[in-house]
Amino acid sequence: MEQTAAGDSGTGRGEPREAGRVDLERIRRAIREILLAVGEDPDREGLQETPDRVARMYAEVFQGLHQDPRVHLKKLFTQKYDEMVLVRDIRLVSFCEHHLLPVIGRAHVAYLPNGRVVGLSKIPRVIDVLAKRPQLQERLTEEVAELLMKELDAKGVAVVIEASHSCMTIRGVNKPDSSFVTSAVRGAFKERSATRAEVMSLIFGSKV
Ligand SMILES: Nc1nc2c(ncn2[C@@H]2O[C@H](COP(=O)(O)OP(=O)(O)OP(=O)(O)O)[C@@H](O)[C@H]2O)c(=O)[nH]1
Ligand SMILES: [Zn+2]
Repeated sequence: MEQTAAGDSGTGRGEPREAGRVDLERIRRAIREILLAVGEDPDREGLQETPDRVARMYAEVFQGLHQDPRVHLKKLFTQKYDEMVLVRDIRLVSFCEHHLLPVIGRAHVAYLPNGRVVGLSKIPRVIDVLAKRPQLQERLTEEVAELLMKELDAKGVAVVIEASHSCMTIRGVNKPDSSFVTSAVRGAFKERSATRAEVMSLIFGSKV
């Protein structure tokens, strides 16, 4: 019997996904193959449940593939507030699409409202959906900026992500202290250098 797991059904990267679900049985088979390929015995006691655990883990960490982040931005509150809104230090966990290893860091998101504001928790929710997919940090940063700009009809959006990539810290080049910073600015943050400088100084404080 084919077992699947999924979060909310949704549009993934803006398009309907054919399967819409994670195929747990297929992952179990693949993990068993990997264990054999690396020279392990998948039938020894400690590994017997590993394919199933890993399948459930992938269903969890890639659940964003089957969720539509826009659902979190449907409810906006009318508010005459046209100053910057900044949500700083949003914990972020994603997976690099090259090695499928964790990317752990923080996101900072600012926007300039256009007569309507969004509930504060919705910004981290949107980031979670987009982060729980195999990602490139640059693409994740731009996806968050584009989505907020459009769905909030904002006058400007700035997104900064600072993250450590396990594929660089625990293997390969092995640089444990390295971090990677990406930013995407839209609207007034792109057009007005003073506005951009203001948000960057609020995000980085004395670091810039
Ligand atoms: N630009 C960018 N690079 C990333 C990201 N995540 C991982 N990488 C890099 O993707 C690259 C993949 O390089 P490849 O040469 O194809 O793979 P590799 O042989 O495993 O490379 P090494 O990590 O150098 O051992 C590596 O340099 C990673 O550090 C990301 O979000 N953005
Ligand atoms: Zn990687």
